[in-house]
Amino acid sequence: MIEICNLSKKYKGAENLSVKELNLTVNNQEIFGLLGPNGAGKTTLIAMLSSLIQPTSGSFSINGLTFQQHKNKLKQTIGIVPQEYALYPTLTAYENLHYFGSMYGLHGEHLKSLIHTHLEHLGLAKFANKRINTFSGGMKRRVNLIASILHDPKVLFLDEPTVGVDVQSKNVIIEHLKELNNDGTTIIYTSHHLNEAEAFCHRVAIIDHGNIIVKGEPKALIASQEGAHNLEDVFLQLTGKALRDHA
Ligand SMILES: Nc1ncnc2c1ncn2[C@@H]1O[C@H](COP(=O)(O)OP(=O)(O)OP(=O)(O)O)[C@@H](O)[C@H]1O
Repeated sequence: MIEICNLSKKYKGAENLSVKELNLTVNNQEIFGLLGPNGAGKTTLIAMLSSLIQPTSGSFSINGLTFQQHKNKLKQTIGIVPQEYALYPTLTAYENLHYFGSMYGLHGEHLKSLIHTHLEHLGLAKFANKRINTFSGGMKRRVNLIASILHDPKVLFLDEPTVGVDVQSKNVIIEHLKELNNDGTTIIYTSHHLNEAEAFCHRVAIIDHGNIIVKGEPKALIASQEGAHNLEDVFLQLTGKALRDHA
């Protein structure tokens, strides 16, 4: 279970809080979607929960573990799929995955067999020995995903895992995430694909200006908004139609 209590983040030099006293509980084995316009605070929230950046105030725990008290155990418990590709372009898919696996203490035949099993599941077996810089966006996203799940995390954070990929890759990624979830993994993901989130998530939260404006099961949220036929209608009704450009 993830328990978030009054979590806030103000970046150095920034005028406003990017995440504002946010409270949320995510249950074990839930697929939870964080949705919101550009700049809403989704990445900042995920980055704090993944211990990539420090909160300004507030606290959170993951399966009872806190960064302050159980740093190493927490690292083994979570997997992180960042928005940017965290891969070495001149290394092969296998070499990249071997590197990331060893960072989690995996080695030898066990690691080798894990890498091959995951590559097979994500349709990449025949590209194991090709360099990442020859891969399409969809292939890189799938390798990015494998790199974060080799150590079998109990909780997986994904920041827009299907951005910029074709429908086929998106389908393989979502199906693989559902399998992981069936096997017990809790999933927290951000996305701008509202149709995808509606079908994929058990619950979602719509975030705007650093805080949750509504949360619940997609069907319940749609039913609760007059005239809404899908999650996109709910999203636009609650966050408005104005553009969120910022520089
Ligand atoms: N390193 C940083 N320094 C200062 N401000 C930042 C930094 N990273 C993000 N911000 C600001 O924090 C706010 C939230 O940004 P964040 O990237 O978390 O939003 P987001 O919901 O993930 O947006 P997107 O959908 O565009 O990825 C924005 O106003 C952004 O400009």
